[in-house]
Amino acid sequence: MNLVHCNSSVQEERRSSLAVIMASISEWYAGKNVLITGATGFMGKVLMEKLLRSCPDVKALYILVRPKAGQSMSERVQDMMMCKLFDRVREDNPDFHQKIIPISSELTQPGLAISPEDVQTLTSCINIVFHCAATIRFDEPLKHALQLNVIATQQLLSLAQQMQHLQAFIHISTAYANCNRRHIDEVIYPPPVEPKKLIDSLEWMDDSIICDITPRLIGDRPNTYTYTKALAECVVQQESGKLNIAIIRPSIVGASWQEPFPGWIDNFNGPSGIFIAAGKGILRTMRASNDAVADLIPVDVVINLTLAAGWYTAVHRPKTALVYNCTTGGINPFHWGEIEHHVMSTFKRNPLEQAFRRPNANITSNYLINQYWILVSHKFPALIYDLFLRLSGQKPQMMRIFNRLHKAIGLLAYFSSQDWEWNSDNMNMLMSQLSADDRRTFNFDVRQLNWPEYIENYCIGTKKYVLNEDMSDIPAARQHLRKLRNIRYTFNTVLLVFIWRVFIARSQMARNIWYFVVSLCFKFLSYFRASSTLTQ
Ligand SMILES: CCCCC/C=C\C/C=C\CCCCCCCC(=O)SCCNC(=O)CCNC(=O)[C@H](O)C(C)(C)COP(=O)(O)OP(=O)(O)OC[C@H]1O[C@@H](n2cnc3c(N)ncnc32)[C@H](O)[C@@H]1OP(=O)(O)O
Ligand SMILES: NC(=O)C1=CN([C@@H]2O[C@H](COP(=O)(O)OP(=O)(O)OC[C@H]3O[C@@H](n4cnc5c(N)ncnc54)[C@H](OP(=O)(O)O)[C@@H]3O)[C@@H](O)[C@H]2O)C=CC1
Repeated sequence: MNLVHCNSSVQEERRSSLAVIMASISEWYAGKNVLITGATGFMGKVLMEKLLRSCPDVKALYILVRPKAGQSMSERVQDMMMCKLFDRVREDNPDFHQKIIPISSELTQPGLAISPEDVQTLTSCINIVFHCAATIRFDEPLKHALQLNVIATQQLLSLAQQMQHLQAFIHISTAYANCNRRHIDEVIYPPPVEPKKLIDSLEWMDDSIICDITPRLIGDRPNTYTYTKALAECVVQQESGKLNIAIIRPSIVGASWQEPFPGWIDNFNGPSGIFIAAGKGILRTMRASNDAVADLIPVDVVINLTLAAGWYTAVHRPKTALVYNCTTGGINPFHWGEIEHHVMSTFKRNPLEQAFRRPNANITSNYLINQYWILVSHKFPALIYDLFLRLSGQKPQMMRIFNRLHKAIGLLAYFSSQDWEWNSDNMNMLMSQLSADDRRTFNFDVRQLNWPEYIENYCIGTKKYVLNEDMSDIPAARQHLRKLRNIRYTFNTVLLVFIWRVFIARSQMARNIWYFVVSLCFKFLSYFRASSTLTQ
């Protein structure tokens, strides 16, 4: 009798684990408590939105939030939920905010500054963690980047170790964590330095000493961001213990492709600021290689893959942490030269308001040519415009804007001037594990991505959601571009006449050329006049 009971309970257990494996992704998230760091950021918001919309039975989203810029934690969360990004979720479930539980946390503080009561709540209920928070600034001082990207990850892992019902821990890294390599596999590479040693050393060091040794430490990586993200991956590996871990490595995360609507973007990071600067006619030249692969990846693709990886990690519990390179270059490549073409074409058809000049940006890999155009197309017009502002009693501002732009493009050029090759076997493997329905709901098949259409929606997204410009103002923006074109023609003509006058006054040869050209023009004019009189 006992044996029969035992057999049937084993069968029951097998059946339920089979049911878990067979469950769709949204069924798996049903009833789950999810912890998200970086929920107020670009990717965190899209992650929350997708979970609430496509996994409507998820139990609760616990989000770690800090007060910021004079706003309390609750005010920030209230504001975030009003955001247009959540319109579709709001339509489906007007009470969706009840599922969002903000937890006060400052990730750079000991214990992540989470209260003991909140620690108790989190350790007793969380089923899955998505760690998105990071500083993504390229100019972040090393100590702060280390504090947030590495030490906070370490502390979060230690909190995760105490969670009694945790089934998966998903860490968001970057495809550029190992950008000092040309070919990047889905493995965690040995760190540039033992993270614990660096943490201990930097603890007692003066900020100025750290600043001095930073270039030596980061070595062949371009900034503290990629350096600390590489260290964070190593920490995840070292401190994972028995947790089921996965690491997602997106490349350059851009506007949404399809969900919740095409073109969603809310920041100036990566290429978005560059697109805007080009659309406003401010950016005319940038160092980038026309033929280098632009490894952009839409944010909804990254989030769909992240949620699918969360499900797979929890259900299949791979023996070692799986790394997912989430990139497009190896599957559906597109190049910076093509991006330039489509960005320019979109902004000419759909101009941004109050452009400084007509959009006309070119990328070049040649240092000297770029410097020449910076002088002629950036600095010279900025100087003239600032002079005009000064003369009209206003504060000059254009040179300051250009200095900031030059700092930004200087930091970004590393990524747009060379190629990398990422292996994406795990992304393909994960796709093959999804049911046909899940593949549709959590689509991360970038083979279907139509680049020209995506770039057009991306640019329009920057106009609508970053700059908050209205599409109905496009006729006025076009009129403004026509005005700018006329100003340019007039300016060029005046400049030409001025230059010739200066030369003519000083050089006999210039005078001769000038009289020759003018007499040629007269001859042509009289020829046309004569021929038109004859035909009458
Ligand atoms: C038309 C031709 C186009 C062809 C395209 C060619 C090339 C594409 C170029 C680049 C692509 C490469 C991208 C590589 C990404 C690598 C992938 C990653 O892993 S992700 C992380 C990406 N991180 C970033 O992108 C962060 C980069 N930004 C920074 O590090 C800093 O913002 C900074 C550039 C150093 C500037 O710092 P600063 O202190 O001076 O300014 P703030 O950040 O405080 O911002 C002040 C103000 O300016 C706005 N802002 C920020 N960046 C830009 C920008 N690039 N252009 C315009 N405006 C920008 C910012 O929002 C602030 O506004 P406000 O004061 O209103 O809040
Ligand atoms: N954007 C991109 O192109 C790419 C991003 N990634 C990775 O994706 C992840 C998300 O990036 P993304 O959403 O773009 O970044 P964002 O800068 O938009 O968001 C960062 C998030 O981290 C939070 N955060 C930062 N500092 C603290 C702190 N001290 N305490 C608490 N929270 C903090 C921010 O909160 P707050 O709002 O309070 O500042 C915000 O929610 C990162 O790990 C990044 O490395 C990888 C590849 C490309």
